Amino acid sequence: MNPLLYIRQFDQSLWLDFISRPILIDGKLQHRIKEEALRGVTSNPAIFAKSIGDTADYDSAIKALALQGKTTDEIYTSLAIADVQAATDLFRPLYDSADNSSDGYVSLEVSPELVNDTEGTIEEGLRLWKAVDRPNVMIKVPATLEGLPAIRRLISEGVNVNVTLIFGLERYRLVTEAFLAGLEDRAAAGKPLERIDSVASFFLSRIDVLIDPVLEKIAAEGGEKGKVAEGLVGEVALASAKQAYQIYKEIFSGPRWEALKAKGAESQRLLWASTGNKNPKYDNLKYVNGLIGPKTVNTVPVETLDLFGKEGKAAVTLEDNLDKVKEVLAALPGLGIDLDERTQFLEEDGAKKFKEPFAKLMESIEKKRALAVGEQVDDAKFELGQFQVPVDAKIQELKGKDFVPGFWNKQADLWVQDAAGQDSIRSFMGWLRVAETMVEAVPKIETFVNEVKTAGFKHVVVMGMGGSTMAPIVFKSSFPQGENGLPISVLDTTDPGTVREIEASVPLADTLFIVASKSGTTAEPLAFGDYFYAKVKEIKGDKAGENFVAITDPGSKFVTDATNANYRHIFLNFPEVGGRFSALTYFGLVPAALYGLPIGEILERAILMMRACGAYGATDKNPGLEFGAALGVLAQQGHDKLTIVVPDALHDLGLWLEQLIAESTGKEGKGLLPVAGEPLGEPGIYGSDRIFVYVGYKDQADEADASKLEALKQAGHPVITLLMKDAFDLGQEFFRWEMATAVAGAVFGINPFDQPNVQAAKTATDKLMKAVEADGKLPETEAPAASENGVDYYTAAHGDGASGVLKAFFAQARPGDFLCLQAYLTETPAVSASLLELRQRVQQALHIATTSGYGPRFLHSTGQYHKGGPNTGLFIQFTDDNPQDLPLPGRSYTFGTFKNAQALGDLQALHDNGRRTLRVNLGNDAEAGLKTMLAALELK
Ligand SMILES: O=P(O)(O)OC[C@H]1O[C@](O)(CO)[C@@H](O)[C@@H]1O
Ligand SMILES: O=C[C@H](O)[C@H](O)COP(=O)(O)O
Repeated sequence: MNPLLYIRQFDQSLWLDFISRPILIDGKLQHRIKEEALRGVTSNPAIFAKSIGDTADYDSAIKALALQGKTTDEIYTSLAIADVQAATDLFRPLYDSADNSSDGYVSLEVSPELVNDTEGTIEEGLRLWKAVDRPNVMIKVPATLEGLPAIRRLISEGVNVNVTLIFGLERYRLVTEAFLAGLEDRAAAGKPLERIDSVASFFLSRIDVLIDPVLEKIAAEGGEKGKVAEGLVGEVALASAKQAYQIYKEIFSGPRWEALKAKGAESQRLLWASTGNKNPKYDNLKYVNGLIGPKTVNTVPVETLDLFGKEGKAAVTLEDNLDKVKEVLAALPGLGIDLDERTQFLEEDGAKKFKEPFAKLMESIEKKRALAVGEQVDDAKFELGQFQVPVDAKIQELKGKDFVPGFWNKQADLWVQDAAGQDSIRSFMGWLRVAETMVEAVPKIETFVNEVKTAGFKHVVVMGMGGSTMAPIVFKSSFPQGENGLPISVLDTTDPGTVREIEASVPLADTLFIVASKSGTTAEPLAFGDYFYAKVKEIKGDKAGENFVAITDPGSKFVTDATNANYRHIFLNFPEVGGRFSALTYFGLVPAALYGLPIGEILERAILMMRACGAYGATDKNPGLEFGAALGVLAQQGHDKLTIVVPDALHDLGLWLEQLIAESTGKEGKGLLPVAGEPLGEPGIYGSDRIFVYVGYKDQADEADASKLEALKQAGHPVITLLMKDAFDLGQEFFRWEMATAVAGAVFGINPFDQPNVQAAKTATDKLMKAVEADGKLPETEAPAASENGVDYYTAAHGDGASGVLKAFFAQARPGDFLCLQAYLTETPAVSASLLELRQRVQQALHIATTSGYGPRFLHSTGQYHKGGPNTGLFIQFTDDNPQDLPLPGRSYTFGTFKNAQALGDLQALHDNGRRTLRVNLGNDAEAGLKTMLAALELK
């Protein structure tokens, strides 16, 4: 039997004398707990110096904390606490189990600077205990004379204490006395004694390292003393420990102890520390094999633990040769060795051995901190021409009314004046600081990713609508898949052709499906979840849940359903963060981490932007405020078509921006219309209603766009340029745009965090679906205005044949209007090319802005603007006959019928809002149908 497991027969617990973020994340610690019977972890300042100071593993967390204005001390404490919390959580099942044997603990030491400071130690001990906030943490306190009263006090307060730096037997007695007195104080105060655990860490190897050379010197001098000394080399540490065990047995018996035990107290076990051998002449397992006995702990370094697993001798040895123990200890004074004096030296030296690396660690954190706070965000370039003056005036006006501090204080009257609106605004401002919360969640997410990969998953499908999937789409297309990442697909359409495509392209049994829905009630993700759950169930039966993960708000019915379906994991997001503001929450970051991206770096950039935007105190320039004021003022001056220009490498960023801008600002007849995916042209094709915003990379020249933008600027169009260093700056840009959108909302005097007109389409769809459930099909629509070559045109505009109807429809266009294409079709390159051709022809002929979106995706994105923004849109809805339809499990309708109902429901909502619409049903072949329509289109 593996000695690591066998040693439990003798009631000895092995703990690991090491902690670091990688072993918490990569599953190694978990493996040791599960497979190697590891029962606890100890840390000390030197261990943290090694894991934090000597590696880059914590760099992005250090940076994020530094940017938040944390001091070096606070940064260290925060990192150490996070690791200890993560480790205690891994040990929690053991701690909670019936046979825990007082194990399952992780130790965190007070600052080595407090080694001779009783009050400071008590204060820090209580602070750390509260901050870690886990019952299975032990606070490590040195056994100095000043430490003893602190130990007594902490025990009396119910804090678990690991007493460290014990070298001598007399001191050990005092340690047990402090422990017992602490328990007695607690009992006298009428407080419970159960589960107050403590260990006394007796240091081994350091004793031999100090005494052996002295003995060897005496031995070398020869004579009688020399002979005695020779026999003691390498024996003193083990003898001291064995004698300590005898003292333990004596103290934890008899009436004093029995009285405490009767009240539920557990003894303070001896823990063998410093058990990594430091003398090459000795067996590396000397301080493990030789000290095995009941009710003891041995905390061992990684290498020693692994070696014991291979070659350890698990047998009770702790009380072997007790006569020899007495002899060894008795012989020392005769050789002029005063063990108490020597151990006092070890205590002082021990303090030094922790202080020095700790000071180095603090120095290294300080360097990284200083570097981080010196960093600046990428500047935006504003070329606004005549609009610069009113924009500057607006910035001054906002500053004058303390907009920035009010913004960070969630002061809702900056946006609207009615009480209900203000309540709603306050309840959706969690996004302001969510990146800070997520920095703390990074290790948890990375641990999850590791678990998923260890379980053998090969692919990830993220399923959800709008804000629940936009950020994953952007991450996937802006970054290459990370070295340790998994390929990702995103499903955000009910289009049966697309569902089929995804199903055919992934290895179902080895695919992790993420059902992402903030509300947990959105019809599409629930349908996707049910569909793929049924598919995986066909293969894995009752184990299907292993392949499913939910990201949702707490408390929804979906949480209950996912729990009942045995989902592998449920990430609970934040109710106070709205969907389109959730890129930097679990919705964006879990898929990003699975894709292999270092999410800590993305967050670090976001926090840099938060800092620049005044999150941690006033700043000279405020990028979010300036950008938002510009967008708001320009829109009010008639430049409300926010035209987003990106290089190929950022081609999906527009999707995220569309939702953020349109859903936030498009209401009460106001708003900014995001125009994405419209290739830049000569100035002549544009009306005078544009703002051009270029988002690209600093060191990647984009000559074609740059020269066109220059021409547009010369022609008097406002141009704003945002250049990023690399794709990690998306974190920075997400926050910049979020704040700017909120600021623009304040300029308009609207609530940027609600989506009042989205519901109308959903309600109309629900009604249609009820009709489908009752009648087996959608209600008949009115007769088409024209039908030609298999394509049907439905609109209120009248004309002869397809060409006449199209002409009449477009004749309604006025300056400042926009064309909106809504394609409830399978997204293919040919369909996209035809939609683009249509946009370009309209733009050339009518000089109006054009947008295009696939349905039902855009319903959860720009759909709000379509119904709630200004009535300036000409909407063309494309549907087809769903040639590749698919049934939906547990429902009486198909994906195709669902999609058509969504299209009709939205059309209904557009009509209810007096919008100009044309529905084009393309028949059985969307690509051919689009070509037919384009052929019929005459614009002049
Ligand atoms: O995450 P959920 O609740 O499924 O919602 C998805 C999307 O639907 C909307 O509520 C609009 O319908 C968006 O705001 C949101 O991002
Ligand atoms: O709690 C554990 C101690 O801090 C550790 O064992 C010290 O070991 P060292 O003597 O090898 O530094």
